[in-house]
This record gives sequence, structure tokens and C-alpha cells, in this order.
Amino acid sequence: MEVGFLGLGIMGKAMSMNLLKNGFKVTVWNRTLSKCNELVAHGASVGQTPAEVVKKCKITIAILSDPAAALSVVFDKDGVLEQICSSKGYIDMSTVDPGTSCKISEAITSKGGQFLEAPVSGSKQPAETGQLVILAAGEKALYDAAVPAFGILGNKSFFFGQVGNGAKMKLVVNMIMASMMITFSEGLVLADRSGLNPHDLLDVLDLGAIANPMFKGKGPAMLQNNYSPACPLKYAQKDMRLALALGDENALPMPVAAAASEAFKKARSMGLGDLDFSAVFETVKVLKHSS
Ligand SMILES: NC(=O)C1=CN([C@@H]2O[C@H](COP(=O)(O)OP(=O)(O)OC[C@H]3O[C@@H](n4cnc5c(N)ncnc54)[C@H](OP(=O)(O)O)[C@@H]3O)[C@@H](O)[C@H]2O)C=CC1
Ligand SMILES: O=CC(=O)O
Repeated sequence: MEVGFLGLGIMGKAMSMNLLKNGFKVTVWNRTLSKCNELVAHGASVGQTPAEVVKKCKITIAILSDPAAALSVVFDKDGVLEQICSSKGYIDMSTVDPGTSCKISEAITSKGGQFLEAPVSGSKQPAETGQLVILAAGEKALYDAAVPAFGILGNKSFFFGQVGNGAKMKLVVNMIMASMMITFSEGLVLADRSGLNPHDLLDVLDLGAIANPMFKGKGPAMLQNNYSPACPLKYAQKDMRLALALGDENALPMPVAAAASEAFKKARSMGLGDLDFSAVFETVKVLKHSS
């Protein structure tokens, strides 16, 4: 099967590499074209523009940083819209808001193309090992056609019906995840400041009802101030912003998420945006020390 792939960041590079290693023919494009070289060394072809990739491939997948990037790759000159047509499908796996996804869907379908949003739960390592959870919505026929690729990229795919539902599910999941990271950070600092060993806290948490891969995977690195990016903090802050907007649209008060969002904003203002989102721990450390 031949697919196009737009966006070779942390996620896109790992995902397109997985497709290549599992026998897919892949044509890649990245805004910074030099990032295509590693994929080419593993057998990928390169398109010079998103339009060129779509022209060549029946199905094109994208995973880009944020709503502005997702829109730009579709609507700008040499973008997806220039070549999308009735025999082609476009799958956007970026984390965006439902409105952005609907705008892209309307443009693609107005040209006769098929559209699926398919954001993913899971980070750098699940992307590398093909263990993502795929949260799709949109054109069911395109979902069915993409199942072989989704089977390589993830260990479970969901189909949630109309466009927007995949984006909403992803934002709810990440809202919970980012809020949990703040509570976890406060717990680590509280343990330390009250004379406990935070490593003991990690052991205790891991044996109880709230054990989870995030605490287990990120906790030890956080205690060493190691924030090598798997999920960049700037994206966690973007997701909180989009989740709060979803809450706003639904008139839902979310005081915990709102407070967590402020902490992620603070972390960005401290220059931590390109580090892993667990670097929000630094804002909690600062607050506790200054009080
Ligand atoms: N990292 C993670 O753990 C996870 C991330 N996500 C989501 O997946 C998406 C990608 O994340 P990730 O791979 O980590 O991000 P990266 O920052 O590593 O990569 C971002 C990609 O978007 C491209 N890009 C940015 N702006 C533009 C633009 N204006 N036009 C064209 N291309 C653009 C970048 O191109 P260039 O190389 O030229 O900068 C790059 O290919 C985000 O929506 C994120 O929220 C979802 C689950 C987990
Ligand atoms: O967006 C990040 C994730 O782990 O999901």
C-alpha cells in the first residue's frame, strides 16, 4: 500500500518509519525538507510540496504541530487542496480543536475527497513501537481503508462517528493528563518539602490504585531534572487551551483544568516550551520555594 506522510516531527518521523519498516511505500514531506533525509535512507520517496504528495498518493496522512500548521498545509499555496479529488483521502492525525478539523473536512469534501481526523493518544515511545491509540472520526470508508496502516501505527483504533468527535476525545484525554501532571508535581514537591523521600512516593504510588504509566515513566526522570522531550510542553499548553475552549462552548466550569492551564502557561513563559511537558514540575518547585 502507498501512503503520503506530511510532518516528520517527533511523532511523524516515528510513525512514517514504522510504515516503511512494515512494507508500505511512503512518500514524505516536511516543511524543513532536510528532515526527510533519514526516511529516504530507509526507502521513502520525497514530495517537494504537500500538493505533490497528494498527487502521487491515494491516501495522505498528516501530523503537524497545531491548528495553524494543520490549516496551512491544507489551504496554503502548494497545499493539499490543490490536488485532493474524488479518488483520494486525507487523514489528519494532529491534535487540533473540532472547529479546525471541521473546516479542513469541509474543504476536502467540497473537492470530492474523503476526510478523517485521527489524533492519537500516546507519545514518542508508543509512536516508535506502534502502540498508539487512534481516535478517528469522519468518513467511515476512509477509516476502513486506513485500517491496515492504523494496525501498524497503533494497538487500538476507535471510530467515533462525525468529524470533531476524535478531536474532542483527544482534548478530553489530554486535559486529564495535563491536570494529573500538576497534581503529581505538587505531590513530589510536598513529599520532599515535608521530609519524605520522593523516590519512596513513586514506589508507593506504583503499588496503589492510582498507579499509571505516566507517573512510572516520567517520575524518575523528573526527580533528576531530565525533561528530554517526548511530548513538548508547548503542545500540552496548546491542548489545555483548546480543552478549556471546548469547556467554554459547553458552559462547563473546569476550575482544576483552568488552574493547570495557568501552570503550563507559566512554564512556557519560563522558556520551557520545547522540553517535555513534565517540565511543568519546575513551576511547582519555584512556587513552593518562593512561598
Ligand atoms: N509528541 C507527543 O508526545 C504527541 C504529540 N501529539 C500531537 O501531534 C502533533 C505533532 O507533535 P510532535 O510530532 O511532537 O511535534 P513536533 O514539534 O516534533 O513536529 C511538528 C511538525 O509540524 C510541522 N510544522 C509546524 N508548523 C508548520 C507549518 N506552519 N507548516 C507546515 N508544517 C509545520 C513541523 O515542521 P518543521 O520540522 O519544519 O518544524 C514538524 O513536522 C501535535 O499536534 C501534538 O499535539 C499527539 C500525541 C503525542
Ligand atoms: O499528547 C500526548 C499523549 O501522550 O497523548
